[in-house]
Parts: sequence; C-alpha cells; structure tokens
Amino acid sequence: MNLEISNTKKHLSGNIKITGSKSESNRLLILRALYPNLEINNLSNSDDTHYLQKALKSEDELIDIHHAGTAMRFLTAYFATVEGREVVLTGSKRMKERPVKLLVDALKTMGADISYENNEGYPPIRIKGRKLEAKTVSLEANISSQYISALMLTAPSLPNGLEINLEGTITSTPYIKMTLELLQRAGISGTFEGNTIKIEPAKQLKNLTLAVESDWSSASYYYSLAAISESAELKLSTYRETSLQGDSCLAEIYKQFGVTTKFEHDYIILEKLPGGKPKKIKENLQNAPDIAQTIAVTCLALNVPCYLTGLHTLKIKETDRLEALKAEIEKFGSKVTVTQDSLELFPEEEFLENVSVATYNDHRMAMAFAPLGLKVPFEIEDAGVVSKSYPGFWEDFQKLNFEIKKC
Ligand SMILES: O=C(O)C1=C[C@@H](OP(=O)(O)O)[C@@H](O)[C@H](O)C1
Ligand SMILES: C=C(OP(=O)(O)O)C(=O)O
Repeated sequence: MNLEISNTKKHLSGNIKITGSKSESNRLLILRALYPNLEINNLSNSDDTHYLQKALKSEDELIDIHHAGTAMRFLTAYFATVEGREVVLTGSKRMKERPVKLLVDALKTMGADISYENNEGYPPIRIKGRKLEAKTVSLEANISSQYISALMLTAPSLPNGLEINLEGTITSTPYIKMTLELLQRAGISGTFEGNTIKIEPAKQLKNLTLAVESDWSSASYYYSLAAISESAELKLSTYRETSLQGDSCLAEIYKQFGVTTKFEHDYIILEKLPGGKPKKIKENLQNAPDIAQTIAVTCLALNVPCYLTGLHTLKIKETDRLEALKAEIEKFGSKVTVTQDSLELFPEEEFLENVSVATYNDHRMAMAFAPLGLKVPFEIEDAGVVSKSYPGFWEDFQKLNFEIKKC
C-alpha cells in the first residue's frame, strides 16, 4: 500500500493515545513466561509484541518471529533454558541478515545447545533447551544491547542467577538499565556497576501487576510534527516523567526546536509557539538510536544542518538505516554524507517535488518521513510497515488533519 500524504494546516492540535512501549512489553512477556503469576497492563499492540506472544504460546518446532529483533534475541536465550524443548527460530529475509553470534557464543559458553541451520552467526537457529548451570558469562557490549538484555531476562530462572561481564564500550545503555529496573520492579535482585551485571536467582515472584508506559520512540514522530509546524499543542498519553525508556531524551533534544514538554497527571503536552529555529543540531545518539531517523527528517524539513553521531548500531537494524536515510533524503534535493557511525545533513532550502519515499521494510523510515508532509506533499511506499511498532500510526496522523490517500 502506497500513500500520498500532505498537511496544509498551520496549527496542529489533538489528543493521541499511544500504545505501550514495545521494549518494555517484550521484556515483561519473557518474564511472564518464566513467572506466570506476573500480570501486565498496557501491552504494546505492535506486530513485534504479537509475534513474541505467539512464539511463547506455540508448541510447534518452527517459530517465525518475522522482523522482530528483540523477540529473536530474547527468545534465543529463553528457549536455550527450557529443558526438553527443541525449536528452530527463524524470521524475515532481513532477520536472517541480523547477527546473533555474540549471544549464541555467550550462551554456548554457559552450556547451551544451539546450532545454525544455514549461515554461521545468523538465524535460523536450532535450539535444544537444557538446564544451564553456569554462573558467569562474558560478551562484547558494543554491537547490540539486546544480547545483554536477553541474558539478563533469563538469568533469574537459572539455579545460580548470572554474572555478566561486559567487554568494550557499552552501547544503547538505557535499554540495559530498563531491563534491570523491570527485573527489580518484579522483585528480582540485580545490580549493574561498571562493566558487571549481577542477577540473583528467583524461584517465584509475588503476585503483582506491572504497567507498561506508552512508547517514547512512537512519541518522537509527534515531537517532529510539533517542531515542523508553525504552532502546535499535542497531548500524548500515557507517559510518566521518570521513564525507563532512553528515548524520553526527546523532551530535552526537541527544546532546541522550540518544542516544550509539560508532564501532567499521566500524559504529556507538547507545545510549539511560532518562532525561530536552531542554526545546527549536533547529537550523539548512542543511547537513543531509534530516534535518529526522526531527528534527521525534522532537520531536513526545517532546513537545519545536522550532525548525528553514535549511530554504529543503525547498520544492523530493520535495514541499513544510514544508507536508507541518505538515499531517501537526497530524493528531496538535500545532501547527506554517512560513515559507519554518523550522518551529516546539508539541507537545501527548496524541496524537490513528486518524490516517492521507499521504506525498506522499516517502520521507522515510514514514520520518520511522515511529518515532512507539513512542508511538501509526497508518496510513502509500502506504508503498512508501520505495524511493526505502531499499527494505528496513519489513523492517528489523520486525526491531526493529515490528508492520506491510497495511490
Ligand atoms: O532492547 C530493546 O528493546 C532495544 C534495543 C535497541 O537495540 P540495540 O541495542 O541493538 O541498539 C533498540 O534499537 C531496539 O529498538 C530496542
Ligand atoms: C531496531 C528496532 O527493533 P528490533 O531491533 O527489535 O527489530 C526498532 O524498533 O527500531
């Protein structure tokens, strides 16, 4: 499904209820599989969360988690510990190109039985669950934090818990802290100090319900809209001032674009008043890689040069997001240079018209470009990709007077 999108409104206002964080939801689902008396509120309605739930209920040998990276990594560690269960974990064409070797190697040193069905280091993988008695494990921490969260989530179910020693620079740290904090909220003891994470064993949990906060990565598209609009007042729910999600740094970053965030009861109000714009945006996004595309497109729309660093993990996500951003931004006439871990935008004042933006099976390509419709009408290809994290995205944009036509 391709969509033509545009919006000629000068002022944006509306109330949007955003689905639960997919990162928090996927962690809590693994915990609930290990400790069934845990209850969860406000679960994400994303495809990724849906495929994880389906996988956890499945009795089949072949389990397909489509594009869901966290689900692939979390289930690898989970199934490695389910004694007597044998599964083959597979996914989309792109999933078969997303590496799992560091996690598989770490689990193997703990005694896991995992083999590759096709290419060494990549899904599909065959896992024969068994009891893991190791007490410690080491792994490189600069490729993906998802490997570390995967080990942490299954750690309390091991007889000895687990000490995880992180080697090298730690990337996407807020996601590791989110995992630890959720374990602690569930009543499991753990620490993360320096390069060492320790998770204590837990036989069972007290009966309790944990609530998932709404998704901050999804909120980023409204920050971008507010920044690009002449003026805006957008209410987004349900959010808290002390979030577990690293992407809540949006509130600080978008101040540079004149967008203020008011935290009220269980929602936020984004306000943008007519006024100036920044000369240049410079951000290191090592702790918040998922909002890189949003910020790059905000800058494109406002004709603001930007230099984003800390982007080394973007090359192994749903697509190579650095190359995809370069190709699609340049269709509008601006220039982009990328390295292995950075992106620099040299914007042009005028936008080329009749552009069709390709989305590379990446939800965030579609959602990050959408706010640009405030400046220039264009087409988005395969717009249904948004369902990976935010199935109601286009309906919610329509509530803000976006004209969205199938073409
Ligand atoms: O643990 C998580 O929920 C996630 C961790 C991040 O991945 P990396 O650690 O691979 O950067 C992030 O990009 C992804 O969307 C979700
Ligand atoms: C990278 C992402 O997800 P995953 O790695 O879980 O596929 C994302 O949602 O931007």
